[in-house]
Amino acid sequence: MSTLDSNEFKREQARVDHVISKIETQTEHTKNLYNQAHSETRSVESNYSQNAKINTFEADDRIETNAEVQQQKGLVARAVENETILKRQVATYKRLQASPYFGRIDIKDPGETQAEPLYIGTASFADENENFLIYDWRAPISSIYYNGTLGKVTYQTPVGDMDTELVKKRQFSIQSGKITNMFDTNETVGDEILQEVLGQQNDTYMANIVATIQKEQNDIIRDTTSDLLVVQGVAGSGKTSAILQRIAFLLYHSRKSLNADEIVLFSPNRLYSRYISDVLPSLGERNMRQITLADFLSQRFQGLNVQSIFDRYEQESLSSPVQQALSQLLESPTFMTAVSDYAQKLTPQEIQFTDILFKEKPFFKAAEIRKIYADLPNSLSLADRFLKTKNTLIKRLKRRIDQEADADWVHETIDHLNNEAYNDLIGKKRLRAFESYDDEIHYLGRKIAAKHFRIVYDALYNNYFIDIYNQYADFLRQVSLPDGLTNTDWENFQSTFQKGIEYHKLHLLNAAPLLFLRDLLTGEGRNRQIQYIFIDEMQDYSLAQMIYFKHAFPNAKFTLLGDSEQALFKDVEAPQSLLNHLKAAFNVKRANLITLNRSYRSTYPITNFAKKLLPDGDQIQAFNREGDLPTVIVRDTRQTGLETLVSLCHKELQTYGTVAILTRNMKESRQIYEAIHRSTHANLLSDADLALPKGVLIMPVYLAKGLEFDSVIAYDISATNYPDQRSTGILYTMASRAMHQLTLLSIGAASPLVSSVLADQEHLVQIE
Ligand SMILES: Nc1ncnc2c1ncn2[C@@H]1O[C@H](COP(=O)(O)OP(=O)(O)OP(=O)(O)O)[C@@H](O)[C@H]1O
Repeated sequence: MSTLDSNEFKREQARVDHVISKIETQTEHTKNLYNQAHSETRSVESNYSQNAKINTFEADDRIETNAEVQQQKGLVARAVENETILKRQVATYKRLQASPYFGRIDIKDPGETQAEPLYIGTASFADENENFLIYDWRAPISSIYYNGTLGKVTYQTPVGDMDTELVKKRQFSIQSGKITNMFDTNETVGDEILQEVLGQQNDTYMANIVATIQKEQNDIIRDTTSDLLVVQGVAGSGKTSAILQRIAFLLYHSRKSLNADEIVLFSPNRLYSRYISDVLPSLGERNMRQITLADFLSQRFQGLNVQSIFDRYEQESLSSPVQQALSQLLESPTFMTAVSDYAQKLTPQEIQFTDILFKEKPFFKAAEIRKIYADLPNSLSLADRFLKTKNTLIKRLKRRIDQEADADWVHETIDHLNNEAYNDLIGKKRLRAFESYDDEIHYLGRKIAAKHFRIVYDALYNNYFIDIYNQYADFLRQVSLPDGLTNTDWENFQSTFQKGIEYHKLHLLNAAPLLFLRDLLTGEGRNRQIQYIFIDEMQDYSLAQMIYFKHAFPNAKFTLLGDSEQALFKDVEAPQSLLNHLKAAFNVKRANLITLNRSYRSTYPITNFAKKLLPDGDQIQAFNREGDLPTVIVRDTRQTGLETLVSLCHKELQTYGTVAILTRNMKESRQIYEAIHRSTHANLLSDADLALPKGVLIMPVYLAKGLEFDSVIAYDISATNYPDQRSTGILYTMASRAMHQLTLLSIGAASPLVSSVLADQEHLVQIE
């Protein structure tokens, strides 16, 4: 890396000034276009609403009006689209004006004598003669900036691989139009600028990393071929960053065929969803859809309270051998296969059809439903057979509605309708559209009868004619047990399931197999529109859940990212074996595994300490950024511990914007909050929170997943809280949330996991 002379600096600054002035001119021009487009949209819209109003009273005019309305609608949509594009362009220019680019590559194509400089920024920008003054970081040629060291390089384009020679690579920091830092480098992206970026304080929400993407991260971002991309990356290695830049990349590359709504990211919690929500807009892209597992499951189990990962963690963070054996069984792919085998073999007699009730009496009896099902050919798939049964039931209901339409009570109801209610019931469209009065009365009668039986229709629509919980209970009864589970354990588990259902509760372990069984029987629950699924913190999901996702999103490509060392419940799994398991579970051909071992978030001393907590932490490479050693403080009583905590908060706040106190569970967080919030203005965060304030934040460790803070205080890392190696993942997660400062506070003797680091490697921490 070389520092550049002042002439070179001036030349580059002059170019920055030139580009910015071009952007300014272009911004003005685009703003004018935008204003024009805006008034055009307004006028088309007002035209549309007038046109839509006219002529709908006379039946003959309806068809013509309809065509006209469609045409107007099209005009409005196009005008709005045009306006949106211009608005987005203005926003892009605004971004570029402050910092037009961050990189420059000089390339010499074969046969050329002179190298050509190309500048790379967050979006492309061309002058009036179509000269590209800035290339988008996602353009094919830009990959050289991230991948290549100087010399011969190859890059991929839509028309095949291209060769060129990279003769110079330069990095810039540009703020408010001024170059603040500038380096030539031979490396992928040099450490100097990265040091600067990482040394800054956390500004609450995550920022994009496009200026400093590292080579392995770039491989994740630009992978367009894998059906299953698995990333095992140590804490702070940029997994979450890679997801977001990857989404921006995919959106750019498939502009025509991929839309942000067709991408779903499973987030570990809602705070995280907010934490990352600025990254894509900062790159000029719309955010993908985000959902937490808890929200996904509660949408699919309306009316049931499904245990969340957090509830589960609170309830069984130190789980018993039986609980572990149960998890192993229910979370395994074999369990899901067992569900599928069970469903395929079900005879009509075995399916748990149930009466559909109307006014507490059977409207359709289970036996009638079963007969419909049994009379359908065996050769039909489960789902088709179910659908045909449902359609037959709906047909029978309609017949019943038809009969009921002429019942005396219905006629009486019609007689009592006032004019307004009468007209409302017929609806504007059909007013005066009937051939005879009898037809009109029959039509009204059907509407009244349909309303009367609505509850039956809803029950059919929602598939309530199968008791899916009984069906699942039946499945559980015939499961063959692995070693480690006795019949009594299993019976207890089954009766807990049954009792849970009575109280509208469902254990998380049952969620995936139960949904799978329901979908297999009903053929519902699949979303074929989604093209990409991303799962962050995948170590907190079971293989059974992953298999369900694959089933629920059959056309999606999957990107799974995680760190098995940060698992809340599971043992660490070697990356290759994880990939093999996932590949088998997903049943895909093109699977790719990328491992990230370099950790960027924390200072060198913090990462060094955190990795020593792990039995196999040696693979983790700490990024070389200076900082204080982590501090371990032991206090004898809770009272003195809390006093220390308060003074620590005050001290840390003098230097840092955010200080997070991480605890083992919510109860502990609440207790601390009660004790210190008056003197520290601390905020207690829960899963319901959607924003991250600055200052002192108190939260249980599982809510801090995926997040980072300037200074972290791990509260009460005592042997009582973290007695043995089952807590390794949790302590490691806590320590690795810290960017600049880490303090571990213990009430009474520290956890043996921490003490053993101190015993061997005292130089890694400061003891107070
Ligand atoms: N190439 C990079 N350039 C600049 N900053 C980076 C880069 N890679 C990662 N970082 C920074 O490192 C920190 C950690 O990144 P990120 O949260 O994406 O890691 P992670 O692997 O998801 O972490 P964890 O598993 O611990 O939650 C973030 O502040 C991110 O901005």
